[in-house]
Amino acid sequence: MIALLHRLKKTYHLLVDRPYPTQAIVADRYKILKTLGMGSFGITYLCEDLTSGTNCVLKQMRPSKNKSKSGQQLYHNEISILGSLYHPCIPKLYHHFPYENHLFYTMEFIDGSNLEDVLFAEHSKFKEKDALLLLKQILDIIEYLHFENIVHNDIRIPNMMLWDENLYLIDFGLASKLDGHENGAKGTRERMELIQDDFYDLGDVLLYLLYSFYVPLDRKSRPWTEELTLQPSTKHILERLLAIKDPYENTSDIRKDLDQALS
Ligand SMILES: Nc1ncnc2c1ncn2[C@@H]1O[C@H](COP(=O)(O)OP(=O)(O)OP(=O)(O)O)[C@@H](O)[C@H]1O
Repeated sequence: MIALLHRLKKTYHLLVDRPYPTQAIVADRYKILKTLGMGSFGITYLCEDLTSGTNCVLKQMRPSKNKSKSGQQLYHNEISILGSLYHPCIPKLYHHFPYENHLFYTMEFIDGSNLEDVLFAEHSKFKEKDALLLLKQILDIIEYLHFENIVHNDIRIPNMMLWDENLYLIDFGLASKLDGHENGAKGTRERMELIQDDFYDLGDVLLYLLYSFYVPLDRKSRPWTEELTLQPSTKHILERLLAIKDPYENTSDIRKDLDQALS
């Protein structure tokens, strides 16, 4: 019985969450060129804005989530946070609107590839120094966000894009304000935990970059400390990001260690 209900639910989602086909025109303005992704809450398209002839990204909240309070909250949270940010490496929010009972927003198109595709589809390799230089770019964005009292909460390789060697951060669906009215002011300890969660995720991203050169010797998997041969300064940064020892409390301390490792 439970399996049948599960299957029915899946079929329902497949039917109602069908993406718009290419060439469809949304709100008399956005021509769909391609579906870029279907996540748990949103469907992301590349489209042409017919009023300007330029490309932009259109994000639609999954129709199956339209009626749920949490789905709507995520949509409003994402547009409220994205709309408040002004950073050259964060896509700009352009327009948000309902259409045919669906919720949409458009944003700047980053004409690159996400870091997951860069690593696993394009098989790009990052030497230790290049990985640290990329980390520095991510850190610049995180520093800006934390200064604005915002934590991203979802720093992962599919949520970063590389375009002309510049790194961009996308997908603010899970981002939260540390002092927002919606959630109430957060306590000092909770704030620090959220900030350190972003740092932990940075460590995880750094590991992905450093593993790009790794070739396993056998089928046995070992901890990164045994599999990777790293400079002590890089190992120290990783251990602090991943809270193995003396976790970082702010971006300036990460920057200091990073500058030292790169010097
Ligand atoms: N501004 C953008 N410019 C270019 N490509 C983008 C942009 N935003 C998203 N993409 C592409 O679309 C993919 C999916 O986007 P995104 O991560 O925002 O949504 P998702 O994870 O599929 O959905 P959800 O919001 O449910 O998590 C990204 O991995 C990226 O390749």
